[in-house]
Amino acid sequence: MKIAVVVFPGSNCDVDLYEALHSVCHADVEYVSHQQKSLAGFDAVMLPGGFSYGDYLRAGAIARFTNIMPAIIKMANEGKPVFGTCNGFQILTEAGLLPGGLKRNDNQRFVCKAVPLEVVNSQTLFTSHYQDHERIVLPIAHADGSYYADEKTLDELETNNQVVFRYATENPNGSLHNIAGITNKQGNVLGMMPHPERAVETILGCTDGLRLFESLLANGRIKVEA
Ligand SMILES: NC(=O)CC[C@H](N)C(=O)O
Repeated sequence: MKIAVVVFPGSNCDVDLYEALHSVCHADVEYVSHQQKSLAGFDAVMLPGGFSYGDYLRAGAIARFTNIMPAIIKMANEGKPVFGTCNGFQILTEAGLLPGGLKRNDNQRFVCKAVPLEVVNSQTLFTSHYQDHERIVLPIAHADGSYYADEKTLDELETNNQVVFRYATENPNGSLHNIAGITNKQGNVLGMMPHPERAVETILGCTDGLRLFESLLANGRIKVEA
């Protein structure tokens, strides 16, 4: 059983994501080019951070038209785990796999720091190794991280427990409801602006991201390499 890390032109956190899964979690993971048209044989797909297509038009707006996207949408519709961090989250909203969108940070600057988060929903396949309302710290690094959606969508997200991570103290980008990460209604697609793959070993300064991958491996029934 395999995890795919999709690489778009301009992705720059694909290696981080791959190594978090391969070297730290010993999962069965492969890179998949955006030019591929199939994810047959894969049990989960990960969209990395970066600057796909240079963030032209809008961050993620061009990547969502690449060859690989129909296969990602198919996996999401089949209920398989689909994860996007930062630019990956932006691509998932542009593809309509997650509601709302990500716009320019309200301070009009690129923010790059570690921020406290609240784990709002520990009942998802990505967060079962955390506790509800647990405080964690993860790095963020983005210019277009301000989550927005209309009031109806925001109400639905809150009512359906689709808000998974919230900025716990300061709001670094102006996201509505302090939203840092959300799932789709079914709970198998997660997008988040923070980078858990940059917090999986003590040498990185924090390991609060490790349990996200451990939760996925435990719940996604993804065979771990011996
Ligand atoms: N670290 C990232 O993935 C950055 C995402 C996007 N390029 C932004 O600046 O918002």
